[in-house]
Amino acid sequence: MNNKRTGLYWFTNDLRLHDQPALMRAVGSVDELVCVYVLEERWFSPSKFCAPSIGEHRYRFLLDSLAALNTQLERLGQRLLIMRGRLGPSLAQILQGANITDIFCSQHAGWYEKQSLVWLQDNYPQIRQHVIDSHTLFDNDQLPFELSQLPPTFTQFRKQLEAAQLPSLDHAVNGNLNGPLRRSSKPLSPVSFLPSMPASIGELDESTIWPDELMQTAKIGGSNRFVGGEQAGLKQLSDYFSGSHPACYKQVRNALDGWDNSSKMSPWLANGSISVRELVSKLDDYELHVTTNESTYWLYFELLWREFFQWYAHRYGAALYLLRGIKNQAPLTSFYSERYRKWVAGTTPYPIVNACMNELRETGYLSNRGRQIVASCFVNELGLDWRYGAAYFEQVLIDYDVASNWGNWQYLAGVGADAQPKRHFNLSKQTASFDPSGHYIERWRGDQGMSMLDSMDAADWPVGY
Ligand SMILES: Cc1cc2nc3c(=O)[nH]c(=O)nc-3n(C[C@H](O)[C@H](O)[C@H](O)COP(=O)(O)OP(=O)(O)OC[C@H]3O[C@@H](n4cnc5c(N)ncnc54)[C@H](O)[C@@H]3O)c2cc1C
Repeated sequence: MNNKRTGLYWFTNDLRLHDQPALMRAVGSVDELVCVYVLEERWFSPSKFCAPSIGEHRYRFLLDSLAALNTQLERLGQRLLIMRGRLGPSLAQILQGANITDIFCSQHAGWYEKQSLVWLQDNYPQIRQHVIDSHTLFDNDQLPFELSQLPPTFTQFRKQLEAAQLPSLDHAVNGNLNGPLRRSSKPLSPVSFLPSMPASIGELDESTIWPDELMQTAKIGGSNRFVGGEQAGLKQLSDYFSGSHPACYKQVRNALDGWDNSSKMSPWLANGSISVRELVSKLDDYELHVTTNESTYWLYFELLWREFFQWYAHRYGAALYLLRGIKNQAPLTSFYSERYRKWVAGTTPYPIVNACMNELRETGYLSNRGRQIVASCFVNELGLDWRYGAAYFEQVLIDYDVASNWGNWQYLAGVGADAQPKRHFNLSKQTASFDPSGHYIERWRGDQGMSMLDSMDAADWPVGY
């Protein structure tokens, strides 16, 4: 009897070799391995909220990241197979063609990704699935509460985590890690060995692409400062922590502009080129060897917001995308196409909003404060259904992360994890506080908007019918 085990490693938002518990598990379990990434066809056509889910900035960043990952895999005698199509059927091709016995992947917060795994389980019940936490600071079983009992607000979540004596994590792949742990587990060492590819992976249709072919057709590079891939992410991490920036993070993190005013780690964290545990370990080192202050704590605090939204997405599943959110309470908004178009184009009557939207569209990045301002305007001044704004962010953000994006939008729209009815940012006050000299608005041409929100006002409506 042939007892050979052949694994399929499905890469998602874990495009790295360091701190990679899921890949480590595969390495320790199988004789042969196929490494796959699926470029899903649904990403490229408009969703029900009008926007395709991946725009040019993130697509370029993703291709950089895949190319970098493939280079690393090749050093270990492997290759990355990139498939383009529907997720389930694409993976199924490999399952059949290569006689796969085990699937390995990182736990994904997206509802669609979870459903695809269920579909594979139903159709290929003989294939073992290994789904492992790698996108979060903590594993599910390290949380001091059952996921179904996730605290309803961030503050309660943070307090429970900070109060808990976190047990050390035995990944079973790396032996015991030192505990008890103050803030997270230590990141795992990089994977340094990979089982080889099976001699045959069956007939693959034309949706299958090898990274070098993809790179030839894709437009890579450009002027954007964000370059995808693990090495580029590690470099940004090391640059940020090599100076005094973390020590004054709290004072400057709300600035609308300025590369060093926040870590800029979000794009690498979002597609997993960098592990969040690696970031926290760097922060721990900084506190140990350079300084510990309110700012260094605040960086950790923001990472806990990220952590909260990840578990929130796991807890609430499809409710992440519902108009009524998790509160099951419909906001008083609608859809006005003209207002939506003006918001996207940066031509509303609000210069600060226009400037932010222009920066976002042109670079794929916007500061946290900028995101709060434009999202608040979308819901409050424009009265629009928040899901269209979230879907537009999903398309344009270079750091799009399903949990952070939809969770933050729900929060601002008043249908999420917030005791307050909703968050309304006063645009004049925001402008006075964060762009007092008008430089940001000038740089991003915020004053080229319309004076009126709607081209037709109430007086134009026909009466007497
Ligand atoms: C409406 C809206 C949508 C957002 N969509 C996304 C998204 O799709 N992807 C994403 O990574 N972030 C999102 N954020 C959160 C935040 O704006 C970005 O993480 C941050 O601006 C990225 O810049 P940075 O890496 O320099 O952050 P820093 O200020 O350096 O923070 C460090 C890290 O903490 C995490 N973080 C910081 N603030 C938040 C927050 N409010 N929520 C969750 N995580 C946070 C991020 O991982 C970030 O990289 C959104 C915020 C809002 C208001």
